[in-house]
Formats: sequence, C-alpha cells, structure tokens
Amino acid sequence: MFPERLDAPQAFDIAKAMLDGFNRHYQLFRSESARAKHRFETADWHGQQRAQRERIEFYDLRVKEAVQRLEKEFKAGQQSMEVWHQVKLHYIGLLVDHHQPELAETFFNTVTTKILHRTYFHNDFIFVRPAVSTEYIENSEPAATPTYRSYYPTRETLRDELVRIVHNFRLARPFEDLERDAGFVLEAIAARLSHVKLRANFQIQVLSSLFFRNKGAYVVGKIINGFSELPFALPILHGREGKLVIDTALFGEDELLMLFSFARAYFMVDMEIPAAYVQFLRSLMPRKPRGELYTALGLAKQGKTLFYRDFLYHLRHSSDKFRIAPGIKGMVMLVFDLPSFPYVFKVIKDFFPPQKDTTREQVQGKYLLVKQHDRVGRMADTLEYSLVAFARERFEDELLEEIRRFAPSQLEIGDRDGDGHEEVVIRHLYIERRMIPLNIYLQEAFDAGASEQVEHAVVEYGNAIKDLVAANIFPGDMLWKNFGVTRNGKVVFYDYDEIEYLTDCNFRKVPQARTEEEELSGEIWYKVGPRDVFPETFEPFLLGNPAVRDVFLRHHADLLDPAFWESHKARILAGHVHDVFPYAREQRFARRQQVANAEAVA
Ligand SMILES: Nc1ncnc2c1ncn2[C@@H]1O[C@H](COP(=O)(O)OP(=O)(O)OP(=O)(O)O)[C@@H](O)[C@H]1O
Repeated sequence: MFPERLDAPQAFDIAKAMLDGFNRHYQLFRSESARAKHRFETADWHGQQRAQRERIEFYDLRVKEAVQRLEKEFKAGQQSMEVWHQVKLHYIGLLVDHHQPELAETFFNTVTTKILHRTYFHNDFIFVRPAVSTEYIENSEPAATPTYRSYYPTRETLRDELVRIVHNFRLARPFEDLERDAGFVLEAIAARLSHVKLRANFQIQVLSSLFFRNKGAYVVGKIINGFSELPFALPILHGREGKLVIDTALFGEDELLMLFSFARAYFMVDMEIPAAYVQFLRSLMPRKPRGELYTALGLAKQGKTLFYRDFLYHLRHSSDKFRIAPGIKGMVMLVFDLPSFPYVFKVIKDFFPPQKDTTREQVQGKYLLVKQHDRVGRMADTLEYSLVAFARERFEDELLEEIRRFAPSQLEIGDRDGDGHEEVVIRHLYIERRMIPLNIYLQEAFDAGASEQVEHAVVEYGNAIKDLVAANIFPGDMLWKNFGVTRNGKVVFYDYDEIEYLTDCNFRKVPQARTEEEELSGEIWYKVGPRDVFPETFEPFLLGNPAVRDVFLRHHADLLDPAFWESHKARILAGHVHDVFPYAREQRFARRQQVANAEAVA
C-alpha cells in the first residue's frame, strides 16, 4: 500500500544517513580517480596500479560503514516495514537533484539487503527498477566542467584544433612534439575524410576528463559530420626522456571495444555525472551493454546491478534452458550456460580430483587476484553473485544432476517464495563472457582444413601467454581448453585456479639424468619444489598435433625455455612495469615512422 503521508520521522533520518554514506563513497571514489592524472604526470606506475587495485575495495568498505551506522544510530534492523517503505520514498525525494542517482540507488540496495530479510527484496523496499531518471542531468554550478566539449574545425584549422583539444587537458608534463603528433592524427583522420563533404554540423566532441589506466591516458571522443559519427580515442604515453607522445589514433566501434574490453583493468576517470559519460560512450559503442561501460569506468557494482537487470529481462523474454557448457568439463569448476545468452555461469565444485591440490577458499582467492590485477586484455573479468535464484523449469535435468553430484553444497531447490513455482538457488557463482574454447576453435579449424585459422589461433595463444608473463602472471595450466577466443579473435585465459605470480615461481631446466635407471624411468626422479616449473615439459602436453607444433615452434619456441621466463621474472623484480597496448603494435605512430624511415634509407 502506498503511504499517503510520510509520517515516520526516523524514516527521513535513515534515508539521509544512507545518502550521506553514498556521498562519502562517491567523493572518495572520485578523488582517487582524479589523482590518476598526477600519477600519470609523475610516472608513478606502481602507484597507479596500486590505486586501481585498492579502489575496487572502496565500495564494500563504505557499505559496511553505512550498515554499522544505521544499526547503531537507528536500530535499523528493528524498524517496521512501514518505516522501511517510507525510507525508500524519502530517499527518492533526496535524489531529485542528485548527480549520481543510479549509483545512489544501487548503494541503497546493497545496504538495505544487508539489513532486511530477502522476502522484502522487492520494489516497495529496494530499487528493483530505477526510480530516478539519469537523462539530461547537468551540473549547473558556475565553474562546472561539462561532460564533453565541442570543437568546430574547418579543414584548414583541423590540425590546430587537434593541438587545442589535447592542450585543454593541461597535462603538467611537456610533449615531445605535439604539433608533429597532431599531424599524424590529422593524416589518420584525412584518410577517412578526404573524399567527404564537410557538413554544417562538422564537429569534434571530446569527453572532458582523460581516461587513465596503467601507463596510458586516453582522449575519448567522436567526429560528427552530417549523419555520420566516427568514434575515436587518442592514447597519450610517456615517450623518450619521459616526454609525452600521442601513440596512435584509434577509430570506430571495434577499436574502441578493444580499448574498453572486459579483459582489461578498469579506467580511472574524474566524473561528476557518470550517467552522462555512459550515455556518450554508448553512442560510440552501441552494442556494448551499459553495465559493462559502468564496469569499465570502475563502477563495478553498478555494472553488476545492470547486468542482473538485463539478465532477468532476458530470462523473461526467452524460453531456452540452462545446460552444461559445451567443451571439456572442468575439474574444479562446474560450468553451465543458457544458449541464447552470451555468458557462462561457473560454480566451484565441492571436491576435486587428487591432481588439483586446492580448496574452495583458494580458488576464490585466485579469482579475486585476477579481479584486482591488471588483466592486460588476456584474462576475462568475472562477476561474483551469491544466492542466485533461477526458475526450475529452465534447467535441463542433466545439468541439475551434475550440480547435485559435484556441488551439492551449492544447490537448493524449493519454493522459497511460496508462489507455487520451484526455484533452483545457487549459493555462489561467477559469471563471465562466453567465448569459444580454444580447443573447440582449433578442432573446427582442423575439420574445415583452415590452416590460416590454426596459425592465427596458435600465434594468438602464445601472445596471450606472453602478455600474461609481462603482467607477472604465470597461468599454471596452459592447456588449450583453458583459453577462449573472443568475438574479435583475441585469445583470452579463463581458468584461474592454478594461477601464480610469475615472481613467486622458479623456472628450471630439467636436470641431466645421473644414471641409466633415472633416464629410463617414466617417473619424475628429480626433486620438485611446490613452485618449480619446467617449461621444457610443456611440449608433450601442448604440441601433440604436428600442424600446431610447427606454428608454435616458429613463433613461440622461447616459451619452452626456462631462460625466457627467468629473464621476465628478473625484469619485474627490478621494478619494471610493462607497457600494455590495447591495439596492434603496427598501429603505433612511432612504429610507422620507423618503417617509413627505414624505407627512405633503403
Ligand atoms: N568463458 C567461457 N566461455 C566458454 N566456455 C567456457 C568459459 N569458461 C569455461 N568454459 C568451459 O568450461 C570448461 C571448464 O572451465 P574452467 O577451465 O574454468 O574449469 P576448471 O575446473 O578450472 O578447469 P581445469 O579442470 O582445467 O582446472 C572449459 O574447458 C570450457 O569448455
């Protein structure tokens, strides 16, 4: 029943305390993100990575504080449901002019669901649906920065305008030669605009804050001409002697999707109105779900909320059934999917075979490590959920049998809500993007006689491992089935239970046998420490197929040599932070210039 009067005084106080909790959270989140600029200017790469990692924890800390305050000051758990109903209505009122209402609603949900019983998790008490619109929010304070700026160049002034665009970010570090770099960008744009008539609305729109991640800062915007819009991003890096350079120009939806991939760390962006950033980004990448854009901006809880709303909506508008995921079954994870939905669901099994010497807690620890680590475009991000309810009739019997057998502690079937419909409740699961498992991809390529596809997959596989190595990750289990192929052909790792920091491992040569018995023994006769790795021994597991072996040895034979691994380990231990380019190296202006110079000399 809708209350005609908001007459419970404690309801307003609770709503206000909740919003104070959120405001404190966003203020801390925002200032940490804003400090990324200074860390970039001062080349504080370790600091940047630490901040990226630590910022992920902010949300849970603030939620904990808010719950404690509500319990202590208002005995929140003992309030009647009439009061809680009014709390939500007051909160909506407080959000009318708020600049992050959608995030504040999500914060309300997280706090409230920690206090109320789950039977009250519906729209009267929490924000199952958003209540306050995020459209057209503007910051009307006089000194406020707009979400994006518009520039109106002509063909003649384009280069100067490009310089001005970059200049306006006021980076406190000189460029090597900004005019020169603007010239490169101009060339790249000219290739797309030279035969096009410039229309009255020709303009460049640029988001007002830079996007920082690892050692890069990115200008993000779009070029508008007539009815066409061309998304672009300009990566700014530290070049020779620490002077800044524009490293390349990325254009179009696909190149931006690589930059904003689910397999990379989250950006640091100073935003007053995140919904406006998401709306702008969505115009650049219309196929990327809004939830993933929030996540890429570091607002992972909002990403999770939106993903779940999209998921429930999809379930209501589909009729297919959850099934065991195609591919080789995991020993640690039980994986299932819904054919019509591009994600997989992973449950940790209750017991593992002897070769998997691990525990549920350790597996969860590895997944958390990946979440906090720089995923360098090579490790899929996961969303973690507890107590997820599905309709029983949407599960294939075979899948339920599998869960009952391998993860009984995670399964509950019953009519929790008493609505006459049976539900399957999974206690804990991870959700991640579905890819084509690399073993299946390769098999399809063999079957079709597509040698180019085989070559591409094997080269990409080695590149993926090398990127992980550079990021201080030893994947542990490198079998083909533990990697997947994304929509744009990138190979990404997804099996985290044996992951280790590279710097914690010892890469050794297989010792020379001392006796004939040792040599002929099928057993491992030498002593092996828990973190000892013998790269030469990868060969028989990975390279049984001659076609694969041939490509692998041509491109990635170094992966079988302990010296390769040890040299990377030494570099990381010496404090080196690797460069990660979310684009092909050939696209770099410096690289193109080197090639051009070499050709000129020849
Ligand atoms: N993101 C994904 N997209 C598509 N299929 C996937 C995905 N993640 C896992 N799978 C499928 O599920 C299987 C098991 O997943 P995963 O490798 O994570 O489990 P595991 O128990 O850790 O494996 P292992 O036994 O190698 O340790 C994979 O081999 C693959 O077939």
